[in-house]
Amino acid sequence: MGGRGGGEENEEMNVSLKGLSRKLEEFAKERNWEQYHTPRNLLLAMVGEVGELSEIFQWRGEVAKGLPNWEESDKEHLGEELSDVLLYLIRLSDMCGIDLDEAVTKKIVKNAIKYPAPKGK
Ligand SMILES: Nc1ccn([C@H]2C[C@H](O)[C@@H](COP(=O)(O)OP(=O)(O)OP(=O)(O)O)O2)c(=O)n1
Repeated sequence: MGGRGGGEENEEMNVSLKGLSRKLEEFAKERNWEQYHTPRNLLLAMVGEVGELSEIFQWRGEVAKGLPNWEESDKEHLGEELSDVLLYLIRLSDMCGIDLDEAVTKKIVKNAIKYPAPKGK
C-alpha cells in the first residue's frame, strides 16, 4: 500500500452509499459474479458476516466503549467484518431496488417522530 498510485486509488474511491454501491457492482461484473448476487444469497452472505462479527465479541464479557484493551490486530479484524456486513447490506439493497440513501433518511425522520427527545434538553 502507499505510494502515489494508492493515494489516487483512494481519492477515486467514493465512500458514500451510492459510491460503494457502484464499486460493488463493478467488482461483481468484473468477476462474472452478478449471477450469484441474488437477494437471498446476499442476505445469507450478510448474516454469515454478522456471525463472523459476533465471533469477535464471543466470550469476552462486556466490552468498554472504544475497546481500550483490545489488540490492534483484533480491532483491524473488527473493522474488516463490519465492512463485510456493510458491503453486503449495500449490495443487497441495490439488488432489491432499494435506494438506501433515501430509505435511511426517511427512517431517521420516522424514528425521531416515534421517539421525540424530551423537552428542555
Ligand atoms: N460472492 C462474493 C464473495 C465475496 N464478496 C465480497 C464481499 C465481502 O466484502 C467479502 C467477503 O469475502 P469472504 O467470503 O472471503 O469473507 P471474509 O473476507 O470474511 O473471509 P473469511 O471468511 O475467510 O474470514 O468479499 C462478494 O461481494 N461476493
